Amino acid sequence: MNQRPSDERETILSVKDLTVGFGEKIVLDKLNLDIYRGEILGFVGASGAGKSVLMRTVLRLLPRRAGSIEILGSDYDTVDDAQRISLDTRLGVLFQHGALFSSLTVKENIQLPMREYLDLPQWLMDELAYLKIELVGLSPDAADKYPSELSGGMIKRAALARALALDPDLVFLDEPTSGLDPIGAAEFDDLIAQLRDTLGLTVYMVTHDLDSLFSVCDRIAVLGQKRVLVEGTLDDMLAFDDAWVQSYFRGKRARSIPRSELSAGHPVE
Ligand SMILES: Nc1ncnc2c1ncn2[C@@H]1O[C@H](COP(=O)(O)OP(=O)(O)OP(=O)(O)O)[C@@H](O)[C@H]1O
Repeated sequence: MNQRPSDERETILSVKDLTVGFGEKIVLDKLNLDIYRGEILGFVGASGAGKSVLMRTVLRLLPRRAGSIEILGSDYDTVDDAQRISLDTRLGVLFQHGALFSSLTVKENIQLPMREYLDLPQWLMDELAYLKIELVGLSPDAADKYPSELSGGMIKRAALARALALDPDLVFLDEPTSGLDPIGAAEFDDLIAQLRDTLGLTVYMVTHDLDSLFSVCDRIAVLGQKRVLVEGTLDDMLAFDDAWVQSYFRGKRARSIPRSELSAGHPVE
């Protein structure tokens, strides 16, 4: 993990004192989180902790009770409709399981955000779709296939191509490697790192995949007790005094941590 000092980093997403609930139940309570340009942030937390709720709230798919959300320095609440639409185009999303439209081909799925937000001739949208298909490592003949004709790994790549359709600054990936075999998952992680390096993409990755956390994430944030409990490097996680964090990062499944990541004071149980 390599981190620049926080004062050198541009904040691309800033969530402040965010509170979200359903009826009597408060899921997120005064949560704070910053994401910096060019980083891959791994976001973890127990099942049901509210990781998806946070992502959906930032994407304005769920209402919030309190708090502010700033994207690229603009507060969603104070911008006008045109600016809000412009901010929406700066964000891309890969939902869990891909969420492609089954009745549309890969190319048509990728072109959906273009149709919604841009006014481009069909030939240009076709060219752009093929570019995105190449970018995510799919062969051009995937363009005219339907989701049912694709493998799990190809669906993830096609969904990533759709998330990149509008050249976003920040992409949200909801458990991108779930359902992939270890080789497919490692290849997908490599692709994410490569896109960050070549496009300067910023990535917010909700994941349960310890390999992804250790191999591609620059920073980790843990959701617990309705807020971000701890954020930082793997060493910060290992040093943090919390039962769930300790069992997650030091438990049996954490044996995949490269030995070099563990200092003498941080043995895996
Ligand atoms: N639309 C909704 N209405 C009511 N409750 C909801 C709604 N969406 C989520 N919740 C509740 O909010 C809590 C957090 O859910 P969320 O899906 O964000 O968890 P998660 O951390 O993403 O879990 P997982 O890792 O299992 O996907 C859960 O208790 C869930 O039941």
